[in-house]
Amino acid sequence: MLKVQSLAKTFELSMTGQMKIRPFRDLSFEVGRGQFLGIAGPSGIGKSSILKCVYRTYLPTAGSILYDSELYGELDLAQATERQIVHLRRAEISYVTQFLKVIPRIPALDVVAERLLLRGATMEEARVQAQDMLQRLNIPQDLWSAFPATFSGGEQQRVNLARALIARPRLLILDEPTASLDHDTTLKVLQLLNEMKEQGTTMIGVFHDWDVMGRVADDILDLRIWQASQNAAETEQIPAAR
Ligand SMILES: Nc1ncnc2c1ncn2[C@@H]1O[C@H](COP(=O)(O)OP(=O)(O)OP(=O)(O)O)[C@@H](O)[C@H]1O
Repeated sequence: MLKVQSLAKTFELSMTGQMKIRPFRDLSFEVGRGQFLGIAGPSGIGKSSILKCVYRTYLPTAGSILYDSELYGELDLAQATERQIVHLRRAEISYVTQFLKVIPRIPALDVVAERLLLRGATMEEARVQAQDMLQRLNIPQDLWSAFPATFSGGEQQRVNLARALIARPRLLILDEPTASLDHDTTLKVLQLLNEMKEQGTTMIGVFHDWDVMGRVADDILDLRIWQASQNAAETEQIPAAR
């Protein structure tokens, strides 16, 4: 479903002249349909940047991201046009972070329902499903008609999740989706994610808590181990000094 080959990202910091940051290069991994790949590693190693390359918020510097899409068949997300990316995001790829970005003064219910409206649902159908999703994520009914900009961090995060999950995406990218949630709500989120996996959603994500990640991930890409093997391979290639 998702096959990443020799992926690299370099950031050039123009403010500091020639300085470059290369969080990763020659990174390869695969995720099967309905599988969850967790990405782990210390802060700054490149976890979020990998997710952003897959979602195409960042354009990779090298490598390919082969995705088996419903809209276009197999497609390299690293090479896809902006137009294709917009269509894929609308129809089948969702991305959740802990930060909610919404247009001000739109009630929570409509923020969540919007995704279904974009896919052709009627307002009534979309609102019924949005109510169901908000309920499942423990958002009290009093808040459904309030504006998410005023919500607590955890409430905003749940609206974010509701918005992504309601769309039943084919590919779901999660960056610390439970960072501000309490234990009970985290368990509800994990239950929803596991249900979606059973229905065929493929997922790739970062969780700050290994225990939480272990409850949903089928496989874990540990970037610390990957980096160590890269360094070892590079050392082997350096010819011995004579
Ligand atoms: N837009 C950007 N411009 C310049 N450098 C960036 C950019 N995005 C990320 N970086 C750098 O790339 C490296 C990897 O960042 P990234 O956010 O992917 O790490 P992370 O493993 O997700 O970290 P954390 O666990 O702290 O969120 C960092 O050194 C970061 O400063």
